[in-house]
Amino acid sequence: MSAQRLDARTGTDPNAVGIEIRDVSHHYGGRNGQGGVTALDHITLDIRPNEFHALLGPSGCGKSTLLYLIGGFIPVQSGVIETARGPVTGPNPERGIVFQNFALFPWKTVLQNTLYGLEKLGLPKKEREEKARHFIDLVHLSGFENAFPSQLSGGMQQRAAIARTLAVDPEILLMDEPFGALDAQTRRVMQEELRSIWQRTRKTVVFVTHDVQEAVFLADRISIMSARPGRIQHVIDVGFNREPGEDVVKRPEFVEMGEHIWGLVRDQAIAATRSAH
Ligand SMILES: Nc1ncnc2c1ncn2[C@@H]1O[C@H](COP(=O)(O)OP(=O)(O)OP(=O)(O)O)[C@@H](O)[C@H]1O
Repeated sequence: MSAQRLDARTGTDPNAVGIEIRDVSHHYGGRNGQGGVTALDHITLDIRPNEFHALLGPSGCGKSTLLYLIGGFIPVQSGVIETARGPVTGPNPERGIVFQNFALFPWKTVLQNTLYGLEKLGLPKKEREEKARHFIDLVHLSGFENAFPSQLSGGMQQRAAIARTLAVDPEILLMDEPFGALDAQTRRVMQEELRSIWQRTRKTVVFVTHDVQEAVFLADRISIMSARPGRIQHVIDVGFNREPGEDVVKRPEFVEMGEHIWGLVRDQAIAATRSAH
């Protein structure tokens, strides 16, 4: 996961893998095909290796369901999700996830939280600590190694959660509205930091959001989902390069892209607010 592992010519992570999603539908509840909720309806999508891909859609359209299916946290009912390791049949260290509510162990310090996954990998103690400290540094939490989550702000807790997930070196990073619980300013700072972490690690990222600006700011490509039952309506290439440190939100292309995408999601957002879920 460290920057040294990036391919010198392409600046990409040669170990990153893509995700093939083929004709995936998902239904919650009901009996004998009757009742319940159809969350996803025939989703087909290719997530490319090394790309930052946003799933954008209104509340309840099935974004989290799709992410949890990719993560292997809920079983695939119909269709196939496949990575280089084969079909997804359950959770695997290949795929790390960051949740909205940080999901840190409250009784463990930042260092202990970051060490948690590494202990399971069976690395020698010295190597585990070095790795954990490397990722704590990467998310700018050096000096807070011995702090407990309750002693940290929301943004810091989410940085710790990102360090913990990155430390086990997943090939795919799944993020479920990770900044949704943060105030607007912290959110903006975290978006900038995440983009910069991604530029240094070049993992394949799937990032769930219902925020158009966030998707345009972070992603290389954006899949726009319809209101429930979720379908992929458009896949948009954001298509502009960002210079490190550049305040991209001021660029005319950024504003135009945001307006274009809002035009595509607006009707779905209205439909979602009118349907009970
Ligand atoms: N465990 C569950 N049991 C029954 N229905 C569920 C379950 N999880 C999700 N749903 C329903 O499936 C639909 C899709 O939910 P999901 O959380 O995937 O959407 P989402 O796009 O991530 O929403 P949000 O942006 O509000 O988090 C919703 O109507 C939701 O109520």
